[in-house]
Amino acid sequence: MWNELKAYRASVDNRSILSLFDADAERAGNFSASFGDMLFDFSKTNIDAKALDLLIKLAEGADLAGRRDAMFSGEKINETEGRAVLHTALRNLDGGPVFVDGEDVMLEVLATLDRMEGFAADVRDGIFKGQGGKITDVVNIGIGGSDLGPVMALQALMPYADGPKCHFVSNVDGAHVADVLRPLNPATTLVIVASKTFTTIETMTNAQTARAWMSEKVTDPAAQFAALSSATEKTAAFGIDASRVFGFEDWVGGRYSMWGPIGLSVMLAIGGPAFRAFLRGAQAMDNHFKAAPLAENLPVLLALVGIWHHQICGYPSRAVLPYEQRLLRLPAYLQQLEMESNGKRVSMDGADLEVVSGPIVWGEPGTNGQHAFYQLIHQGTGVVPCEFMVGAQGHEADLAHMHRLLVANCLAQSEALLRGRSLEEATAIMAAKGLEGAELERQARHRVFPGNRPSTTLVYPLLTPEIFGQIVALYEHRVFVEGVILGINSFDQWGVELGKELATALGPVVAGEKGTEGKDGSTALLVETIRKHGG
Ligand SMILES: O=P(O)(O)OC[C@H]1O[C@](O)(CO)[C@@H](O)[C@@H]1O
Repeated sequence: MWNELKAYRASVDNRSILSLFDADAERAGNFSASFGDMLFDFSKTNIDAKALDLLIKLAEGADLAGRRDAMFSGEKINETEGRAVLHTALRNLDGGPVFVDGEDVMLEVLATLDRMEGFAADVRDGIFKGQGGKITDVVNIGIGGSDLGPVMALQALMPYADGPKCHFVSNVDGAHVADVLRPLNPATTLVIVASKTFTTIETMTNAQTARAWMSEKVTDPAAQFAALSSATEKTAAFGIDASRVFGFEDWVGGRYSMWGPIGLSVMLAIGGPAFRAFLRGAQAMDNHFKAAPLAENLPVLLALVGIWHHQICGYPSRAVLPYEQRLLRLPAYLQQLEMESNGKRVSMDGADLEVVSGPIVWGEPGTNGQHAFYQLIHQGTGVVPCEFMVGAQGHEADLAHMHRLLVANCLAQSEALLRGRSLEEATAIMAAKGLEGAELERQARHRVFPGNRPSTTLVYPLLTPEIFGQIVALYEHRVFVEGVILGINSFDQWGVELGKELATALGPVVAGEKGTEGKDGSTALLVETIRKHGG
C-alpha cells in the first residue's frame, strides 16, 4: 500500500490544490469532518477521494481498529516495556470498568481523582495552609511529561484560573529554579514534585534545591511538599506524607499523564469542576475515536493527512500554528507527544521501518509567527504543511474586534498558501507602481508566491476546558494512529536513555574529579575549555 500511495501521489503531484475546488463544488464539505462544534478542514491539501481511499486502506491494513480496541481494553500494547496504555482511563469519568491483569482500575482512578479534588479544594479554600498562612503560590517541579502538559494547560485555561498562582520549574539549569523561587514567600508556597519515577535527575535536583530554600524560612519544609508519583517508597524517603502523595500506575505514560495526578497544579488553579470538564472533553473525543467510521473520525483523518504529507510526499516537518495566544505552549507539548512517541527507527518487532519515522513538529502562535518564519513557509524552496487552529470566539468579549482580526489573519494565511501569487499578478502590481523593463521583472519575481502549499484548519467555538480537553485528546489519538500505521511502539522512549547515561558519567569529569581519558577529542576539548573558564 505504501508503494501504491507513493505512485498515486507522483501521478497527481503536478496538479494544483485550487483546481480540486474547481472540479468539485462540494470539496470543502467532502474533505472536512466535524465532531460536536469542532470542524477539521483538510480540503486545502492535495488529498482527493482516491488518495483518501488508499490512506484508509493503509490504516485498515495496519489493523487500526483492532489496535485501538486493544489499547482501550487494557492489552499490553507497549510491548517493549510490557505495559498497558490506559491514559484514557484517567478521563473515563462515566464509562464502564477498565481491566488490567483482570482488575478493574477505575475504582482507584476515581478515588485518586476525588482525593486530588479534596486536596485542591482545601488549598484553594485555605483549609490546607502553609506555615505562614493561606497558600498563595504553587511551584510544580517536573520535566517532560511531568511539566509540558500542566504548563500548556494552565496557560490555555487562564480565564478559568482563580486559585493560587502556579509556577513551573523544569530545567536543571539553576537559573530556572532560582528565578522562579526568588519572588516567592516560602511560608505560603506549596511545592509539588511531579515525577512518575521520582528518579529523574533534573526534577530531584530541583526538588532538593526547593526544599533547602524552604527550610530557611519554615520549620517543617516537607509539610509544604506534595508528590505526584508512582514511586511511593521514594516519596516517603523524601519525607512527603502519604496524604499528599497522588499516585498513578505504570500504564500511564509520562507524556500522556496530565489527565491524572500530574494535572494537580492545573486543578489547584482552576478548581475541581473545571478540571472535570477538561476530562469530560477528552472522554468525548475518546468515544468519538472509538466509534466513528474511519472516514469521519477526526484523529484518524488528522493522522492520515500527517502520513500523506510526511511519509508519502516527503515533507520533513509540520508546523502547528494556533491562532490562540493561550495555546502558546501547544507546539512544545506536541513536540514531546509526537516526537518522543513516533521518533523511532524500528518497528515493534525490531525490524527497520519500511518508511521514514514521524516528522519534526514545530510552531508558534499566530500572528507572531507571521512576523518571524512565515516568510519561509510562503516563499522558501521547501514545503511545510501547516496545521492552523482558531477559536470562533475569544474570551475577551470587549475585545471582539481584535479577535476578528486574529481570525482574518488565520484564514488569510491558509488562503495565501493555497492561492499564491503568480508572476503575471506580481508583474501587474509592480507595473502599476511605475516599474518597467528588466527592473519590473526583477522586482516582480521577488513578489511571486508559488502557492499550492497544503494546510489544514481546526475551528472550535471557544477554548473552554472541555474543548481544550478535546483538542489534546485529538492529538494524542492522532499520534497513536500514525504509530499504528508505521508499525511502531508509540509508548516507549529508549532514545532518551543514552544521553542520560553519558551525562551521569560526565558529571565527575566536568567537576574535575576524573580526567577526559577515553573521551573523543571534541568532548575532551569542550571539557577543558569549560574548566579553563571556571566551570
Ligand atoms: O515523570 P518522570 O519520571 O520524572 O519523567 C519525566 C520525563 O522523562 C522521560 O521519561 C524521558 O525524557 C519522559 O518520557 C518523561 O515525561
